[in-house]
Amino acid sequence: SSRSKEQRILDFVLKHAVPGDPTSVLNAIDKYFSQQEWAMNVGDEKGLILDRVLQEASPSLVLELGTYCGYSAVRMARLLKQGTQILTVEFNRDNADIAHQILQFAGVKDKVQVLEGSSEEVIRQLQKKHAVDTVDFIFIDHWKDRYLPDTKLMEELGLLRKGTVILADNVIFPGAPDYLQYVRSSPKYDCTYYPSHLEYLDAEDGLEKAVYKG
Ligand SMILES: Cc1ncccc1-c1cc(O)c2nc[nH]c(=O)c2c1
Ligand SMILES: [Mg+2]
Repeated sequence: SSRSKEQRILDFVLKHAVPGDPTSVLNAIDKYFSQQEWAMNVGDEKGLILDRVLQEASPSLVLELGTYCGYSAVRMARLLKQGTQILTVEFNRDNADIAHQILQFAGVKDKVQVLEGSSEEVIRQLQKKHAVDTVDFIFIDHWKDRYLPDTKLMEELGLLRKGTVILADNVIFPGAPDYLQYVRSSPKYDCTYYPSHLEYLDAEDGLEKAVYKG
């Protein structure tokens, strides 16, 4: 059977990147999109914003909602100190498998754990099954209709602490208007919008940072 787009991305990384070198993996994935075909990685332009907001937060525990092929997990893991953990949630089993292989190849597997399942299901299990107390940094990049319910669920479960940073991709395109409205009008969050563009395209998109005030 023909290989999926995600498998083609993995093949390209294995061929063009250097094992154990996360930056070469990011460059290979970015090159794949400029040469071959589009896919929904956060990309290099929004990726730079992610880099800066993440370093400013210097978290010990990161939760990512939406792994896809692992591009943003590699991006974050390359910047974080030893001992930092990234838990990344992926609903699609095939994508989770591709991400495992890309993370392994990049040499960041010791910092990243891919959790397969729905974001709601995994969030509910974090405290009991994954010994999580609170999360320091959350990158939301999964399905726009889950941004708000998952954020409310994390509040209710006590997974957010004073200063927890939530950074959300695609708040303009495809857009998560209910989520934006909620965090921007809630007294529990300090929000900042980072304008950018949809990965590898000219369409407007951006990242929203919401800092939980406890
Ligand atoms: C797929 C797509 N088509 C046209 C325009 C944007 C998108 C798009 C872009 C992204 O960065 C996404 N990130 C996470 N989850 C998504 O579903 C998603 C979808
Ligand atoms: Mg995205």
